[in-house]
Amino acid sequence: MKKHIDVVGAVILRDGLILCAQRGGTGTLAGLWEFPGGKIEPNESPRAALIREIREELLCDVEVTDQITTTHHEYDFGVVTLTTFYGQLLSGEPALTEHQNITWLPPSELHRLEWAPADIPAVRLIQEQLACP
Ligand SMILES: Nc1nc2c([nH]c(=O)n2[C@H]2C[C@H](O)[C@@H](COP(=O)(O)OP(=O)(O)OP(=O)(O)O)O2)c(=O)[nH]1
Repeated sequence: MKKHIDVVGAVILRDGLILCAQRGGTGTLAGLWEFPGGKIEPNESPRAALIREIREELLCDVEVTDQITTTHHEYDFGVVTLTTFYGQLLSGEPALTEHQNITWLPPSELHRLEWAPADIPAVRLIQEQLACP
């Protein structure tokens, strides 16, 4: 049985743009783009995990709003269950601590980045929900 990994990701919106984060150069899924967040700890709610991870990774406080979707993806290292939420920055400017890059993109351009495979269903859904025709 592959290990199961519960992960949360924040789709942070500001002025109609979405914060996209590029994973660091070594380790799992290096160089791919993701929604900032991380693993849910035991006895932690998904929303609390997201607030904690954004504080740790981006040194910002985030308000977590609506849940977007939960999807599963099987990697060679395990099965990731990724739950995404919309969010807004409350304070601070995102800092690069673990990521190698961040960028803000309009929803219609999200597909131009090379996303972690688990993120692709969420990216499609966000584009449907937010992209202008
Ligand atoms: N934060 C985040 N992780 C994601 C996304 N998509 C996706 O497949 N993942 C994967 C990458 C990692 O295997 C795991 C999240 O763990 P983490 O953010 O704590 O990352 P990490 O680098 O410490 O993980 P690891 O090297 O220990 O595997 O979920 C996403 O959109 N956001």
